Amino acid sequence: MINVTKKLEFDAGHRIPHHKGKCNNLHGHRYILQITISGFLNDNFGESDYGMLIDFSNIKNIAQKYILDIWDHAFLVYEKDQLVLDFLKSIPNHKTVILSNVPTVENLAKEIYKILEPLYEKHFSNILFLKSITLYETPTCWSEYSK
Ligand SMILES: Nc1nc2c(c(=O)[nH]1)N=C([C@H](O)[C@H](O)COP(=O)(O)OP(=O)(O)OP(=O)(O)O)CN2
Ligand SMILES: [Zn+2]
Repeated sequence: MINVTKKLEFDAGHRIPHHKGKCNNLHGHRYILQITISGFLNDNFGESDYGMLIDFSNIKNIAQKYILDIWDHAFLVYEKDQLVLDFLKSIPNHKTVILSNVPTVENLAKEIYKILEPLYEKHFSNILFLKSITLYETPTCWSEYSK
């Protein structure tokens, strides 16, 4: 088995309601998302991805469509954060992602894993699998989720 990791970045706003410190405020991050895929090398000589686990562009295209296009420059809001939900709804066409858990970096990493795992599984026909999602919220704060 071998792993490859693709790194992508997106910007999003959030807040942690009930947090007793500064994270209770509306603020944003440039999130760094690392997607690690595990499996075996393609040993079919002459194929485009010969010698690769998977072409990095294939990892990116799925994450781009199902995470980045939706989450980038959006506000990530907890479904029970009614004050902020009402505010966001009052802004015409605001890009908002409503989450069933508070948008801590742990919950976001888990949510991304939940979204991407079945997509990679389908696309790569069970030969490869999503090993982990690592999400950096700041250069010194991150969470890694794996099953
Ligand atoms: N376990 C968690 N702790 C914190 C989370 C989180 O998601 N999970 N989130 C926050 C804040 O939202 C913020 O993203 C982090 O702020 P902060 O601790 O200030 O991070 P910095 O890298 O800016 O910290 P330095 O002060 O520069 O070390 C808080 N906690
Ligand atoms: Zn934050």
